Amino acid sequence: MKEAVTIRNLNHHYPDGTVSLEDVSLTINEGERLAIIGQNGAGKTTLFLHLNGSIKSTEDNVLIFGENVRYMPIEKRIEKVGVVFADPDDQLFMPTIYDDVAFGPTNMGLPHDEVERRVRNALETVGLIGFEDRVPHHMSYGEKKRAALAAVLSMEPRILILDEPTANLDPKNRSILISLINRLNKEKGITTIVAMHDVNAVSHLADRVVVLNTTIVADGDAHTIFSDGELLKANNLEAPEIYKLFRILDCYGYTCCHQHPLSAIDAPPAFDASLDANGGSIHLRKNNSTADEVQKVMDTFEY
Ligand SMILES: Nc1ncnc2c1ncn2[C@@H]1O[C@H](COP(=O)(O)OP(=O)(O)OP(=O)(O)O)[C@@H](O)[C@H]1O
Repeated sequence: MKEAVTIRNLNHHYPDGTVSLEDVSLTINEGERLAIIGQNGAGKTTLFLHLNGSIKSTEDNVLIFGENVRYMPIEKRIEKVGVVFADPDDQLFMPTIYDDVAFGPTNMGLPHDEVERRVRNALETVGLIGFEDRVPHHMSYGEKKRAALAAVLSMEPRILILDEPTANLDPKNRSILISLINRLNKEKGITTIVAMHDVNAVSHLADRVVVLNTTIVADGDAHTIFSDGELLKANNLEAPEIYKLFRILDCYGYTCCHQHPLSAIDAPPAFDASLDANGGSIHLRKNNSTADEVQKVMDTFEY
């Protein structure tokens, strides 16, 4: 399997002396779905800026598909690595959505027909055909998030980095974006890397989770990471609600299946727990339990 990203012993100090990355080594294979989680200031954005070459390491230790990113010309970098910022207003700066999505391919020097084809494809992928002439400021936040993604997809990157892709979205738009990112990974083989504080969405977007706190403190599957309460606490992270529910059910002596959180609960006798497939919510319904029993569980549940 090809290595999409290879980082070896990367350090980053900002000019004011702030150490943002320390001895970070990470390999991401082509086609992987990876999440990077970490508290504010953990170095996620700095790491992403190294990956798209906006910040250049002084050593040959950041490789994209085996090539040193610091020597890659910008046209090549943007077709390898696309970064979607957390706030779409940081990304949409042209008078219309068409102009925003065409900006990248135009600057890559592509012929007009190819630019048009890419804009159409990107807008179609994110479900924004018909929005070509819209002014970004006149669109909803959810639409702007998708437009910002289209502006990156039109460069047809092989690696897609998304900073906080689900932040500030309502459940429907959150679900649309999650499906979209997964489709890009599955159907187009794009390597997807997400950074998120929305831990409930992590297992829907990643098979592998890296905990960053200036350096990499853990790297594993979502279940291993989210089951480790001490690791989460030490890094100022919280567990997804489903894991909190597991803990509560464990306390009540119920057996939980730990293979996959969403195929989770082994028929607890007192409750019928139904889990939203998009991971956002957990519904505990009263079954044959008494009102007191239900209340006791709900009281223990930490939101
Ligand atoms: N231009 C800069 N100059 C000096 N320090 C910076 C600069 N940019 C970021 N930092 C510092 O580097 C550290 C890492 O910041 P970074 O933005 O990479 O973290 P992050 O994990 O993306 O945070 P958040 O989750 O809040 O977005 C922080 O201590 C931050 O204050």
